[in-house]
Amino acid sequence: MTSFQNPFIATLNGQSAMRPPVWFMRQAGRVLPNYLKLKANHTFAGLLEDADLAARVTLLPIDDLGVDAAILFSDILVVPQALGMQLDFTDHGPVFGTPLHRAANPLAGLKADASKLEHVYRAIDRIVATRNPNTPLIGFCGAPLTVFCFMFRDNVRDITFKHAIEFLYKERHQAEIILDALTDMSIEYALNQVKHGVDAFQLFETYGGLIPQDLYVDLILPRAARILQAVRGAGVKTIYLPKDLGYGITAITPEMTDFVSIDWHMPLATARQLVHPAIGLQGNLDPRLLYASQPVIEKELEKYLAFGRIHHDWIFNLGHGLLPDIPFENVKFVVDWVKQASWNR
Ligand SMILES: O=C(O)CCc1c2[nH]c(c1CC(=O)O)Cc1[nH]c(c(CC(=O)O)c1CCC(=O)O)Cc1[nH]c(c(CC(=O)O)c1CCC(=O)O)Cc1[nH]c(c(CCC(=O)O)c1CC(=O)O)C2
Repeated sequence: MTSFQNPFIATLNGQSAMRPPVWFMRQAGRVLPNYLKLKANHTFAGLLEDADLAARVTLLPIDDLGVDAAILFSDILVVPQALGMQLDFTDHGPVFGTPLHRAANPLAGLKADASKLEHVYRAIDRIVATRNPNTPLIGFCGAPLTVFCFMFRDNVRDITFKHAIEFLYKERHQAEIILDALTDMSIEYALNQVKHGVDAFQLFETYGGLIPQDLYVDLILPRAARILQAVRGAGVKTIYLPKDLGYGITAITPEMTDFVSIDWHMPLATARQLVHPAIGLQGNLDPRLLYASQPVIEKELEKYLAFGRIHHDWIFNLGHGLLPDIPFENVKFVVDWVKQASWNR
C-alpha cells in the first residue's frame, strides 16, 4: 500500500494532523470548469466507461480545487446494472428500463453479472498509475436502502420512492431477498475496489430518512454494516453517510465503521455527542451556503474553528454533494480557507 503524507489519511488512521482534511462529495462533476468542458463532448456514461477519461475526471479536483483526496468518478447505480438491470443516464437523470415493481417477477429479473463492473476497476488502475503519489483515492458504493429505492423508480422526479417503500411494506420477504442480493454484490464490488487500490471507502445511504429509524436500524443497518465490515476486514478505513437518519446515528457502533458523515440538519457538536466517541466524523456544511457571498460563507466557516481545534478525528466536508450551479470560486474559497485557517492544534 502507498504511504501518504496527507492529512486525510492521517486523520482516517487516528493520527493528529495540523488541520482537518478537506474534500467534497460530487467534487469532480457538477462545478469544475474543466469537467464542464469535457462534458460538452462526452456523455456521462461515455466518461464512466472510458478508463482514461474516468481517471482524468477523478483527479481533476486535486489540481483545480486543491482537495486532499479524490473520489472515484462513478455512480451508485452501477450495482443494479451488475444485477442485470438495464439503465440509461439521461439528461433528466438515471432511468431503468424495467423498474422492479413493473417486472412480472422482480426476483427472477435479477441475474448477477459482475463483468459489468470491470470498467470501474480499469479506471481505478488508471488512477493509481497516473496520480501524484500523495493523492488518496476514495472508493464508494450506494448503501442498500438508497440503491433499492432507485431500482423501483419510474419517474426521475419521484423523491418519495413510492413504489420501493410500498414494496418494502407489502412484500417484506421478497424485499429482504433483493436487499441481500444488493448487499452481496456491493461487498464483491467494494472488495474489488480495494483490490485495485482504493485507500478509503464511503458508503452512501443518501435516502436513510425515508423509513422510520427503528425499521432502518433493524432492516438496513445490519446490511450496511456487512459492506463496511468487509472493507475494514480488507484493511481499508470506511466512512458511512446515513443521510437524514437523525437520532438513528446513535445505533452505529465502532464495529461497523471508522467514520460517520453528518448531514446539515444537526450541528456537528450535537452529532459528536450522539455518535459513539470511537467513531470519527465528517461533514457537515450545508452545500447551499456556497451560493452566498464569500464574507457570508467565511462567517459560517469560522464556527467550525472551535470544533476543529479539539476534534482531530474530523474530516471537513459538506452535509451532502455539491450542486450543479454552485460557483466554482466559492468552492475553491472554502478549500483555501480550511487549508489556511488557524486551527491552533
Ligand atoms: O436522479 C436522481 O434522483 C438522482 C441523482 C443521480 C444519481 N446518479 C446520477 C444522478 C443524476 C444527477 O446527479 O444529476 C447521475 C450522475 N452521477 C454522477 C454524475 C456527475 C455529476 O454529478 O455531475 C451524474 C450526472 C450525470 C450527468 O451529467 O447527466 C457522479 C456521481 N454520483 C455519485 C458520486 C459520488 C459522490 O457523490 O461523490 C459521483 C462521483 C463523484 C463526482 O461527481 O464528483 C453518487 C450518487 N449517485 C446518485 C446518488 C443518490 C442520490 C442523489 O444524488 O440524490 C449518489 C449518492 C450521493 O451523492 O449521495 C444517483
